[in-house]
Amino acid sequence: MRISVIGCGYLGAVHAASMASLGHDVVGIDVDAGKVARLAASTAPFYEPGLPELLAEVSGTGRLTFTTDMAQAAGAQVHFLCVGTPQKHGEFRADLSYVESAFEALRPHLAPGDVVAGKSTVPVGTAEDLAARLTGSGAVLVWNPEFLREGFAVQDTLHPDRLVYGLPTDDEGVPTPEGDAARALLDEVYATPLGEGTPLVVTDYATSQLVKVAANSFLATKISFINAMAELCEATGADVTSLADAIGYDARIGRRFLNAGLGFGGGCLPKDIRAFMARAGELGVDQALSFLREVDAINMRRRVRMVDLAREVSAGSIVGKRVAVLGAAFKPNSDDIRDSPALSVAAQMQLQGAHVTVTDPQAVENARVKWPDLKYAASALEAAQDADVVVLATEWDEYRDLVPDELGEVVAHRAIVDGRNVLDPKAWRAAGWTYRALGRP
Ligand SMILES: NC(=O)C1=CN([C@@H]2O[C@H](COP(=O)(O)OP(=O)(O)OC[C@H]3O[C@@H](n4cnc5c(N)ncnc54)[C@H](O)[C@@H]3O)[C@@H](O)[C@H]2O)C=CC1
Ligand SMILES: O=C(O)[C@H]1O[C@H](OP(=O)(O)OP(=O)(O)OC[C@H]2O[C@@H](n3ccc(=O)[nH]c3=O)[C@H](O)[C@@H]2O)[C@H](O)[C@@H](O)[C@@H]1O
Repeated sequence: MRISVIGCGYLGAVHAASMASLGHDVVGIDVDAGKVARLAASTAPFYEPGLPELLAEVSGTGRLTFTTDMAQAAGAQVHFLCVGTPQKHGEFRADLSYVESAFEALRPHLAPGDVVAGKSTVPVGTAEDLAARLTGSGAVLVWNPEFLREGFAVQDTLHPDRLVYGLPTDDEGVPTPEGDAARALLDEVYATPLGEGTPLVVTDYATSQLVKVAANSFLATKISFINAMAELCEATGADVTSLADAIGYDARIGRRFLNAGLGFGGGCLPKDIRAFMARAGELGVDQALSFLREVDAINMRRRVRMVDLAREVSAGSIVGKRVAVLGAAFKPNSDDIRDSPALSVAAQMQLQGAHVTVTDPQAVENARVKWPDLKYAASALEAAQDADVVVLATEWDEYRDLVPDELGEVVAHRAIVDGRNVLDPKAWRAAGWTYRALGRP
């Protein structure tokens, strides 16, 4: 099937390449000419494991092209909207201006029977607004939220946990004939994962949009729950990692997303819970989500606590101290620095008078653009040269595997703060390090 993918960022580029690998004929469209040029040359414009291989696999088949020209969307039967919905500057609400402009640019190129499939994460009500604007065109809007994780984006796109279609429905919630036709097209797009038994939830617009923000809110809540327990552990000398293991064995709770530490960042969880709260306020049900304020607050407190711990292991002050921060990406296996807890902590310490050097296997280039005043190093050993304190902020494998004595040789003082609870305290202490962590003794 011919498909267009509008917006080729972390979501869209992977979606476009994945759909081409499933045998579809795909045009990826983006306003960023640099990104389009790199993708057209089969080069991934960001770090995502598996994406270079996928681009290489489909290059030469002629099934994947990229352009800045929206007119190239004409002729595609399904158009995936994958543009960004960041937090609006100075507000909790989502900035829908990219969705607006992409949708309006696409509209003149739609033909009767075309499906516009929204994938961006949007406030509930957005799909209804967009659908109304298609009235009379013969094109149909569906909402098809995306649940991929960065770092596993290819795998999650090709083998999703579930697919969700939000279709136009009548007053009784039954899909309209146009909705049924759109569903048939989506079934064709996703024939391979559906054939592998991927669960499919077919629902209405409102539910499909809510599913996405509900999922991210649940994940954020799970992380903040364990980080709240970490605060209790710090006050009592308990160990949050053992606590997480013990409660995680209960299948009703589950161990995943119970890793306490510096908390969640990235281009999705933080802005999605805030936009959800803002939307609930607009709908007059803000109380229903008031707990998300606390989820956000717990999360942000971890960053402050991390700076406090760095101060504690630096004889009570970081002023003039050399700090090595290991990690800049918001999580390992990504170069994404959007709302990165690591960089937020690095910047705070710099602001408070420390000399901070940051390193990351993939994200230094992005970090340097956003935070030009921080110093950067190519490796952990280089960053830690003469350091008074080492701060592990993003749990890349190469930081988990650091050898205490090797790192100990280059630092000025053997003091480390483990912001992700991934190091073995015994091994580090045995090598003469002062070891502190978030939530364990
Ligand atoms: N990154 C992720 O892991 C996931 C993201 N999402 C959602 O997907 C959406 C996109 O997120 P990302 O890919 O991370 O953002 P991104 O910022 O990496 O990519 C957005 C892309 O849209 C392009 N764009 C902006 N306006 C455009 C227009 N008028 N026409 C064509 N292209 C345009 C930008 O140049 C950019 O390349 C957001 O709503 C996000 O919440 C959902 C699931 C996973
Ligand atoms: O809507 C989105 O864009 C995506 O947001 C998240 O994916 P992602 O942001 O890529 O990363 P996660 O793996 O969810 O991690 C988010 C943050 O939580 C932190 N985290 C995660 C797990 C954990 O146990 N503890 C913890 O602090 C990570 O370090 C990271 O900063 C969701 O997991 C995806 O399902 C969703 O599609």
